[in-house]
Amino acid sequence: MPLIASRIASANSATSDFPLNNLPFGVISTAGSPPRCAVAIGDFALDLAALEADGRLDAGAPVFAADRLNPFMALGPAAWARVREQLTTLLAEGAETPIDDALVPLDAVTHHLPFAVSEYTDFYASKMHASNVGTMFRGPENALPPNWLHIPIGYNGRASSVVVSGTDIHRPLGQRKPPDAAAPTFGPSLRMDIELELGAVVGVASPWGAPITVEEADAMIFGYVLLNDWSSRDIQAWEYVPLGPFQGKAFGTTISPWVVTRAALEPFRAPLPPREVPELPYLHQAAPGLYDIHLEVAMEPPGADRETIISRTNYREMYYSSAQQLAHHAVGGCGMRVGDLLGSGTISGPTRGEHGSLLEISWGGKEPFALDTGETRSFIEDGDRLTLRGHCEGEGYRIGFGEATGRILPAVANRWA
Ligand SMILES: O=C(O)/C=C/C(=O)CC(=O)CC(=O)O
Ligand SMILES: [Ca+2]
Ligand SMILES: [Mg+2]
Repeated sequence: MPLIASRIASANSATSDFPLNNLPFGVISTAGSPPRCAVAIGDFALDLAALEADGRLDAGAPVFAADRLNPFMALGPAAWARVREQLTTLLAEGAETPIDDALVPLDAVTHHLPFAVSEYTDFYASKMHASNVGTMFRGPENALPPNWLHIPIGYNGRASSVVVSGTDIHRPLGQRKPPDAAAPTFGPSLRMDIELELGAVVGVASPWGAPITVEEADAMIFGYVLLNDWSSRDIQAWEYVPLGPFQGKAFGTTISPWVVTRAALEPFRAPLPPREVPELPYLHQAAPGLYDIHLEVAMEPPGADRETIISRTNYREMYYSSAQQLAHHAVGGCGMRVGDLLGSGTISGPTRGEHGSLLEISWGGKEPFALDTGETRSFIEDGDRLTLRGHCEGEGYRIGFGEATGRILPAVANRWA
């Protein structure tokens, strides 16, 4: 599909994240006015509440003056399609309905969490990442757990600590115990890490007690965001047996401000890799379950005038799709809600420059990597900024995700020191 030309000139640039083909939804505010729903177009945010107020946009019910996308998502796929169609018409090249009053330059907006996160679940679906972490945590003979090729492994995370891009995060306090220490100690995490992930946003609820098929699950997904599942590797390594990550991943998860819709991603669907063992029927997905999304991670130390790209990979690297994960999530009767967020799991490609965590890039801290400033890193130091970016490459346009960025601040005071 080619670029759809827009009346907004900046949206027609081949390097804009937000051409008319994209139309990602978010929540913005400007000086003196409250948060409301918007779409990104070129270098602007288009204020949907302003358009809705006088009937230039109609979702079927008034939803866009809200400070979150949940009411709009809850209207369901027919309303999503109808709004996408209306916006495509309003923003097309040559369209004449006045919209200038609703356009705000992106550099003048404050981003808010785009939706109220009902619950947050995180998966473990890159074979390369799982093998690398397994090797480091449990030894090469246990690289991949015996269930990994059969179950999309996940754990229940914390919705309360999901924050929007640009929010700085304090290094967590917690327990850690190096293998050779006699007893655990308490203090700021010493092995702070990122996880490069894609977050699927559920826009249609499924009732408690009712399993769903993979096809039904796919249709329930409203869109996707970039997701950084900040991780404290020393806290995680000590706490995770036998119930999995807890405090090591509960202090902050950053998502990008714009939800890129499933509709915008449709031309970029990519096949799942061949199954390595027979798959149970409830997990089978006939349609291409992944997307061809180029991803990168940038690191910028404090006081530096430039960032270093420390990893480049692609969402095609995954073994399980979000639809398979969602179907697995619900199969025992777990109800899913509008605003549920599903982390894909860390996305790692085969080589060191394609890994989605510092744990892998520095191989457990044993092989520090260099930044363009001349400094080296194994894990994150205070003041470092980490930024995730992603886009699909179309013919003369891209479907961009914007970025998910955050800085790690020093830990809060340790009142037990
Ligand atoms: O193998 C383990 O013990 C834990 C691995 C993780 O870091 C969990 C996680 O967040 C999975 C992921 O993002 O892929
Ligand atoms: Ca994770
Ligand atoms: Mg987290």
